[in-house]
Amino acid sequence: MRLRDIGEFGLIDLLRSKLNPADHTVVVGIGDDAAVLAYNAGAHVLLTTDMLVEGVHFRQDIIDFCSLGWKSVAASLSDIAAMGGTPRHAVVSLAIPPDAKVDSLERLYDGMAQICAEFETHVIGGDIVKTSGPLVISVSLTGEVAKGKALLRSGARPGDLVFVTGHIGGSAAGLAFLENDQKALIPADEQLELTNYHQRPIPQITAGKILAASEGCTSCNDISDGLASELNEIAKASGVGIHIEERRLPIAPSVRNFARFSSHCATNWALYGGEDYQLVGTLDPLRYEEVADQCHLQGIPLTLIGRVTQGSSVLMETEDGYEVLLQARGYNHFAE
Ligand SMILES: Nc1ncnc2c1ncn2[C@@H]1O[C@H](COP(=O)(O)OP(=O)(O)O)[C@@H](O)[C@H]1O
Ligand SMILES: Cc1ncc(C[n+]2csc(CCOP(=O)(O)OP(=O)(O)O)c2C)c(N)n1
Ligand SMILES: [Mg+2]
Ligand SMILES: [Mg+2]
Ligand SMILES: [Mg+2]
Repeated sequence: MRLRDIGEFGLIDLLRSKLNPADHTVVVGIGDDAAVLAYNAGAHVLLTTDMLVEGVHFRQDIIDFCSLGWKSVAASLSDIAAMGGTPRHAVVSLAIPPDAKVDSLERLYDGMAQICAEFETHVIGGDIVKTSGPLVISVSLTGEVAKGKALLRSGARPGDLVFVTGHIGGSAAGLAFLENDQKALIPADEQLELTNYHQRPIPQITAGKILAASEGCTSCNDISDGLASELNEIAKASGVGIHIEERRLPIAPSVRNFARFSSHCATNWALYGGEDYQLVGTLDPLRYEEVADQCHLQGIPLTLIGRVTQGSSVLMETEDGYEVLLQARGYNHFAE
């Protein structure tokens, strides 16, 4: 089947058939000018959008379409997680080059349906255009959070502890592995782990909800551009400094192993790589134990990497005892 055989509306019907049925809050779903949603009166609605562009965010030789669908939605889910919210509904816009395969777009939507099922989220609309440029995927997502409970970047106070969920540096390691070293002599299970870190990131929705309910989380951000960049965003928004320790960074053994094998620096992947979609934030020290226990009960690692200071600098104590300034360097679309 070719795109020009089914046309824009045929494509919408086909892709729609891949989606899970809408839930009861969708009064009007796909098929009108806008979706109509009946949300709870006591909650705040979150709204976020992120775009993925071929050649910038993905290459077809590095990620399959099903994983790309997963990752496109994961990036937006991660922003809802960073706000402490529950994800609800997505709209997906595609700019499609004429030579794209219908089958590939079906796989893309299979991946979207998989992650939406996992996180009880529903695609309820979107837009499709033809383009002479690269494939573009845009995912906008709503979420809900109890009034006044959204986690912001701006509440960190000197004395708070700095935490990270899960492991970091894995996506950049996975990208390096998939780009250059697919025949690397590392164990098969570690090859799969690196591939998954890059292709199938897991948004930290559960951790975000625990943090939002805790009373003690004073700031939060998700790691899309790299830890150094996200820490600087928190420091700037909160008017504080941050001090972290390199030896505490939660870098997975598979990532350290591959860094050794490929002569890369695992710390650089963690600081500047990005796309880990873990949460970084700050906690009142009195609440840390309770939050860590709740996360661990859900199988979510929570690691303390440093503390909030006065001033405005983000500093890191290196493994060999030096103190270095962490600039807001990381993934930046227009930086050289
Ligand atoms: N084109 C735009 N118009 C308006 N706001 C934007 C635009 N692009 C990004 N933003 C906003 O700027 C902020 C930072 O964007 P971004 O760095 O992409 O956040 P994130 O890393 O969480 O996705 C967000 O609040 C985002 O909504
Ligand atoms: C082919 C390829 N090159 C490079 C990357 C790495 N990369 C691309 S965009 C990006 C940062 C995240 O994307 P962005 O659009 O900045 O997301 P946001 O911060 O808005 O959530 C990274 C690390 C990749 N995934 N694929
Ligand atoms: Mg964004
Ligand atoms: Mg974000
Ligand atoms: Mg970014």
